[in-house]
Amino acid sequence: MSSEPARAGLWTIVPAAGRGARFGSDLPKQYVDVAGAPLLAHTLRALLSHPGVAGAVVVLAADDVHFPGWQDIAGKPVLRCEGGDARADSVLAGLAALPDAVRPDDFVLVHDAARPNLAASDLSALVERGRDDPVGAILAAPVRDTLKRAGDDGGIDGTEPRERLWRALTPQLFRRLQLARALEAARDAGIAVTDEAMAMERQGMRPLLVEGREDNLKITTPADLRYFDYLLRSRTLDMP
Ligand SMILES: Nc1ccn([C@@H]2O[C@H](COP(=O)(O)OP(=O)(O)OP(=O)(O)O)[C@@H](O)[C@H]2O)c(=O)n1
Ligand SMILES: C[C@](O)(CO)[C@H](O)COP(=O)(O)O
Repeated sequence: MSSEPARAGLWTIVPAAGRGARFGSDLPKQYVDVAGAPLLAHTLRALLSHPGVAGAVVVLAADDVHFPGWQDIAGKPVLRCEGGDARADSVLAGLAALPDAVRPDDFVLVHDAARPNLAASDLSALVERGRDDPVGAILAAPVRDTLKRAGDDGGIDGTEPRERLWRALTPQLFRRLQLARALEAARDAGIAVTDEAMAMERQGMRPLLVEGREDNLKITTPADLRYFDYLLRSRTLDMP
């Protein structure tokens, strides 16, 4: 009889400790109502309704008074912890708050609270392909627009080559201890990483890019929220 605890399944960390400065509302954007539920509820439901996901750790601001106190969503446990000043600090706190049954070499997902429109098919593709990768994987979308570099006067300084450029999305899938060590190394070096993959890249690792849907948008501004609301209503109307 093994004394080892049962495997924990795939847990996800949801950084939700941001201030939403670019959104510009008094209420943190993760709590703004969309179609009758806070944005964070849509994100957690998209994650936890997936059969491959076991639970979530939601990372909250120390002064968050809005979290509704959910303890489970879609029948899966929802834990919470306190985040930090930067997204990477919040992710590190989330990693530390995972259940002990999540082993150091177990894969975990990190997914922005601000990305509510995650498709189950994208999540499945990320996990299926990422789990076979020695490092891990991220959802991403190839750049399809021409990219311009702006001058201080608002004019165009030049056009950037877009070949092989991708926009990083989330979730991002990495092993618990490897990711924690990479984030700690970046922090200790004073490097502000904007996603988990950047911390892994700094360690010389090359996470796999898994193409994801363009509508896995990050709610940054009110216009993004209006787009998400449209997508929800279109889904209800069964529009493509
Ligand atoms: N210290 C921080 C900063 C951000 N986040 C989370 O990281 C995700 C992506 O960050 P972003 O979209 O930039 O959210 P905010 O930082 O809130 O937005 P802003 O930069 O406009 O203030 C969000 O779910 C946000 O809540 C976090 O958990 N902890
Ligand atoms: C993690 C991320 O969503 C990948 O594109 C992005 O880097 C988050 O950036 P933000 O400025 O913290 O929103």
